Amino acid sequence: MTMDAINRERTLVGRADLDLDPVKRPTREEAMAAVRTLIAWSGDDPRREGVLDTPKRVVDAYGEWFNGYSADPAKELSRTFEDVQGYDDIVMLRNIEVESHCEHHMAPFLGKAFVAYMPTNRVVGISKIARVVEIFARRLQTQETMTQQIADAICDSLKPAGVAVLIDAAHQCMTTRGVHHRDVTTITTQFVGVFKTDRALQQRFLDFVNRG
Ligand SMILES: Nc1nc2c(ncn2[C@@H]2O[C@H](COP(=O)(O)OP(=O)(O)OP(=O)(O)O)[C@@H](O)[C@H]2O)c(=O)[nH]1
Ligand SMILES: [Zn+2]
Repeated sequence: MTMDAINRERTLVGRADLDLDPVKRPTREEAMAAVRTLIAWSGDDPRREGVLDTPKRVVDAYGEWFNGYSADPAKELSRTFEDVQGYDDIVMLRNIEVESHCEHHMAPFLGKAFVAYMPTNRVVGISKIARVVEIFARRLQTQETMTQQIADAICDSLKPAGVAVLIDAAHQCMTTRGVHHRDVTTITTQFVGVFKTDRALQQRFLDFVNRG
C-alpha cells in the first residue's frame, strides 16, 4: 500500500495513531441537518424559503470541494511513457490552479502551483500532474502538507531524479476574517533529489516560476 493510500485510509477511518474510533461517514440527510444547524447558528431561520434548498446545495458543493478523498494520485500517475528520444531535462508545469480549503477553518485558499520533475527514462502525461495537484487540493490540509504530498506522490510513482513544487496562495481565513490582511500570499516549496542538491537547477526552477 502506498503512503498516500495509507494516509487516505486514516483520513476516512480516523487517526490510528491517536487511537480514535473509526469515523462513520454520515448520511446525506445527516450532513444536510448539520448545515441547517449552521444556518441557525449564523442567526438565520433554516425554514425561511430563501434558504430551504441551501443544505442540499452546500452538501453538493462539499461533494465537489472534497472529492479528493475518493481519488488516488498514484493511479493518476501509473501510466508512464518511455521517452525513446532520451529527453533528459526539466519538465515543468506553471500556473496550475489551486482551489483548496485549510484544515483549520475550512476556508478556501486559492492560488497557483508550479511543479517540475527531472525524468530518468520515463515521463508521465502532463495533465496527470495537474490532476494530482487537484486531488490533494480537494482535501482538508495545510498548504505545507499539500506541497509535500504532491512532491511525495510524484517521487513514489515516477522515481524521477528530482521534484520541485512551489505553491503561492491566498488564504481566505487571513484575508476575509481574523487579521484581514488582503494582499498576503503564502509561498511553500518542496525540493527533492537534484532540485535539492543542485542549487543552479533549483534556481532555474525559480526563474521559470518568476517568468511572469
Ligand atoms: N501553517 C499554516 N497555517 C495555516 C494554514 N491555513 C491556515 N493557517 C493558520 O492556522 C492558524 C490557526 O490558528 P488558531 O489560533 O488556532 O485559530 P484562530 O484563532 O482562528 O487564528 P486567527 O486566524 O489568527 O484568527 C492561523 O494562524 C491561520 O492563519 C496553512 O495552510 N498553513
Ligand atoms: Zn484557515
